[in-house]
Amino acid sequence: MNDMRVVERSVDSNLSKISARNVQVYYGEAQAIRDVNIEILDRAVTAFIGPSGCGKSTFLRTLNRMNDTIPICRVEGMIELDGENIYDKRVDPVQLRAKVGMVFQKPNPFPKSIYDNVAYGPRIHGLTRNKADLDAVVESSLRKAALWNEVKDRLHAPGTGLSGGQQQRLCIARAVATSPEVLLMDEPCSALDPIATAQVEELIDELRSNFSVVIVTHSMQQAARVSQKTAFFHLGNLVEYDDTSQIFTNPKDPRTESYITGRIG
Ligand SMILES: Nc1ncnc2c1ncn2[C@@H]1O[C@H](COP(=O)(O)OP(=O)(O)OP(=O)(O)O)[C@@H](O)[C@H]1O
Repeated sequence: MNDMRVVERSVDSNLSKISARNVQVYYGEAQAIRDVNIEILDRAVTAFIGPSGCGKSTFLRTLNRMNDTIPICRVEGMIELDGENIYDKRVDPVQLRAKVGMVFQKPNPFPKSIYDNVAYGPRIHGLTRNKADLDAVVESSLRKAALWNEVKDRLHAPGTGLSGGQQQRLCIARAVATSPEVLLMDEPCSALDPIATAQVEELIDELRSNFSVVIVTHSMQQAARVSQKTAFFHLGNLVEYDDTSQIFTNPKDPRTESYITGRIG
């Protein structure tokens, strides 16, 4: 396939982490997601790809109820995390988002110190007992985000003073500090230069040993590099979902093939 580099990596587990069934999403009268069914695996990276406006971000936001924050948005169907319906009235969306963390397109550190950015989640969720505990969580989260060595001597400097790539890794550290089980990433590298992108991609590959990672990307090269599973969306439909190597070398649906060969998009 052209110059597409498909990195063969095995899927470590076939355990489903998130199960979505017959999911429809509407913005007012307009339907943005049509009858999506998908099993998202634990300890694997799943990429959502597809042309602009096909519903990738909309569907991603259903997985931690970020769409609750959009008043005209309505979700139907069933989404389960480890068998539990995340739209059940008894589920607190704030607790849910500690379990299903999110990293956005543009790095968005809080206007606080590096330390306080990472400590924020554990503090509001009461996850640590004392300062030593919190220090340990901040350090381990920054290490998981491959940022510790660069910031360990300036933990009390503002997070907004870091470079773009460092800020994005700080946001990843902030997301992993609450020990989430799933990490949702909406085009996490689109504001980064190639070096910072490579660092974040390497990090995503490491994160999958502990988390289920779902990444929305416009870059098919990125999907091929970092994911084991790929879902192709088109006009609100999940057209094809398979092993990444299969999607990029031998897609079953002609719409998938047209997209990956550059004919649509
Ligand atoms: N807050 C919103 N209010 C109304 N319509 C929206 C909203 N967000 C998205 N949409 C619509 O839903 C559809 C899917 O958009 P979405 O952003 O999910 O697509 P996408 O595949 O992530 O696109 P892109 O790759 O351009 O980010 C589009 O028609 C879009 O206009």
